[in-house]
Amino acid sequence: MVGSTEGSEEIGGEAPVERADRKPTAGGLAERVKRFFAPRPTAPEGDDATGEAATAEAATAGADAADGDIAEHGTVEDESVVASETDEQHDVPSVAEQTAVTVVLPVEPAGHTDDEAAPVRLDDALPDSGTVSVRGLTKSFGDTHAVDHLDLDVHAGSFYGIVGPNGAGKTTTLSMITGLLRPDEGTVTVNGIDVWSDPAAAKRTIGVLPDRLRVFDRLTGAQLLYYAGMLRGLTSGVVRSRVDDLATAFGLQDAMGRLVSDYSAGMVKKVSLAAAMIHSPRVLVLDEPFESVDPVSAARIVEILQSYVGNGGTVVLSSHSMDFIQRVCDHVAIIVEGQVLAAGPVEDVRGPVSLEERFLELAGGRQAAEGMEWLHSFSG
Ligand SMILES: Nc1ncnc2c1ncn2[C@@H]1O[C@H](COP(=O)(O)OP(=O)(O)OP(=O)(O)O)[C@@H](O)[C@H]1O
Repeated sequence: MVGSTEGSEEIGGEAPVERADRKPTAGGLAERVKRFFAPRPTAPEGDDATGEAATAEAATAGADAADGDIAEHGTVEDESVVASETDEQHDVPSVAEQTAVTVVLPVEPAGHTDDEAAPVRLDDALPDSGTVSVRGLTKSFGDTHAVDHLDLDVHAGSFYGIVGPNGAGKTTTLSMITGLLRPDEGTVTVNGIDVWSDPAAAKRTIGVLPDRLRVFDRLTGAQLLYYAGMLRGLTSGVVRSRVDDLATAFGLQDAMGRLVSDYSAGMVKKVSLAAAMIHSPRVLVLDEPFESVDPVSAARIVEILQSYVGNGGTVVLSSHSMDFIQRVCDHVAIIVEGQVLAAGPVEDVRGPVSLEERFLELAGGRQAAEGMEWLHSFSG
């Protein structure tokens, strides 16, 4: 019964078949996305589920999740990972405690019944600190200096791309920015909150798509999104409506009743991205959001993110696609060997050449494939 389709109809809203005829049109999608991210009125007390009732439902979902084999996903990487804080401080179901699984989302306190999930306003941020401000961030793994005194400033309303070669330190940096990995040195503030002094408060304002996804994949897509919304303290009614909107926006309507473990890699990415957005955070931090995602879905996601930024949200993402960064992002940082070699508006960073050329220049240029002549011997 763990994560069954039957369960999804109780926990995740409507049966998927009822959504099948609601495929978005281009204009319709933009409008729905705009509505989704627009400020909403406070939900009245005693909405169709109180915070307690909603939490109880989340507990059911959590118990179902814990009842399966999700423990196989691994252990919490860092003591600061959100799951343990969630259970301790906000009295939501202790899935992580029972299963030692990393919850991929920062949390909103349970019992927070407002439709507006993130209490921090953009104008609460220090005017000169930016929405995300990183100073001297450093992390080593043994002898590997993954991030080396890195500075970064991302201002509100930016669509900020981070690029760098494999192993440059992008994921390590984003993990420290989102409170998932403790730095050796340095500071990170998000919306004016010091992430490592007050991680719970900072995480409430952030939506995260981590690189190494660990999701509760014995839940259906609908259950996973519902659970993510419950963890954020949204009411049951709000979550149901947002799950529906997100399923439509990400083209996952027909998959909502299926186990996430049966999803393709791209579908897992999309449902995880939807989970990162469900509480309408002020900042979205996305590690390679387009990896494994098909071009049609990628275009749809870009549209969603552009609308989000257009309505005042901030996106920080890593990508290996120079074309994407050049086309969509307004700012970019090139990270090499744990340090920022260039950062600023895309036009300034690339100068008279393409971003790809600039990147190759900074990241070591084109190297001839010397010593590989054996590959052309075609001995087999
Ligand atoms: N948990 C870890 N233990 C040991 N080394 C690690 C760990 N995480 C990252 N590293 C190392 O830190 C360096 C930076 O890794 P990171 O994943 O941040 O790079 P990246 O820029 O995201 O790379 P990619 O583009 O390939 O995803 C690499 O040398 C990597 O091997």
